Amino acid sequence: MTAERMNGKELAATKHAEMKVRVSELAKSGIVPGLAVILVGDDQASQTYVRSKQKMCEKVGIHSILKHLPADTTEEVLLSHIDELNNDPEIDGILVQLPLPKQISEQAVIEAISPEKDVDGFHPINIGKMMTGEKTFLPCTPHGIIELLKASEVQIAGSHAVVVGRSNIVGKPVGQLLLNEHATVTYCHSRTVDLRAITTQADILVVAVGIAKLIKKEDIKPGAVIIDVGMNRDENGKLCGDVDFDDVEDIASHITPVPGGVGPMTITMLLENTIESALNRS
Ligand SMILES: Nc1nc(=O)c2c([nH]1)NC[C@@H]1CN(c3ccc(C(=O)N[C@@H](CCC(=O)O)C(=O)O)cc3)C=[N+]21
Repeated sequence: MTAERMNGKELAATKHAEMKVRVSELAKSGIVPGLAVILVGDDQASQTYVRSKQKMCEKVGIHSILKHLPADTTEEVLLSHIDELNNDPEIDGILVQLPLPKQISEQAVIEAISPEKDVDGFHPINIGKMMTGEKTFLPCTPHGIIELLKASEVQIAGSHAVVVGRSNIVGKPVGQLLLNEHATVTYCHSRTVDLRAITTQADILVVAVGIAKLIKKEDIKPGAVIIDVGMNRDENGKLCGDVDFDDVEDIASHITPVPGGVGPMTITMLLENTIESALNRS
């Protein structure tokens, strides 16, 4: 058996075509969705991500602006930029690229973004709404994972979903969204005593820890659905996930590749949130 690849790039392209239509409908009422991205400093990887977000915006017809601030920007200055964007009627979404330089508190920045423009879904108000199942901006990577599972017709309700990793941006919220879809959810993390004993029970295994090829065939149950959120470089400098793809491919039922799996879906959900926000303009 060879696992079916869950093609995030392809699903993203399908969704981009749909969004393009929605954006042109909005244009008839004089609305162009606007996304502002703030990048602080010169981290190479961050610049690459930001560039691909802007390219996707352009494809779909979303107006995007980039504020590129120097690495020594103070928290006060960053907060004043956010305040200005909160009050800009042409801006529907604000994304501050993480991580931020250490002189700036990420929590303070996230809480300064108006919840109505928080297209990352990181604001405590939006996290609270997600937990109670109210309609709100969902965090992009977790939401993209749910969309990929649904498009692949994976049964979530009643399944045992195991999440490895407990970050605020992926691990914790993806567990919550899987719970909202009626999975039984187990979280594993760096203090988990016997990781393999738990991952081998997973019908759906989500791995988001940032350790290249951590998960091997002995760590999964035959027929499991594997979601790999990792973005690492292997010993040859090649992009690879947290799952050893070649090792598990023959025993999993479905698996997301890296690249071309979860990453493109993350950007897609960001664009969807921005369009949704523009629809809420009054
Ligand atoms: N406020 C904020 N929001 C974010 O959503 C956010 C962030 N900060 N900081 C960094 C992470 C990372 N992230 C990625 C998005 C898409 C790909 C992606 O499209 N990856 C491609 C490959 C990219 C390549 O080839 O290097 C793929 O998986 O196929 C990757 C990583 C969003 N993040």
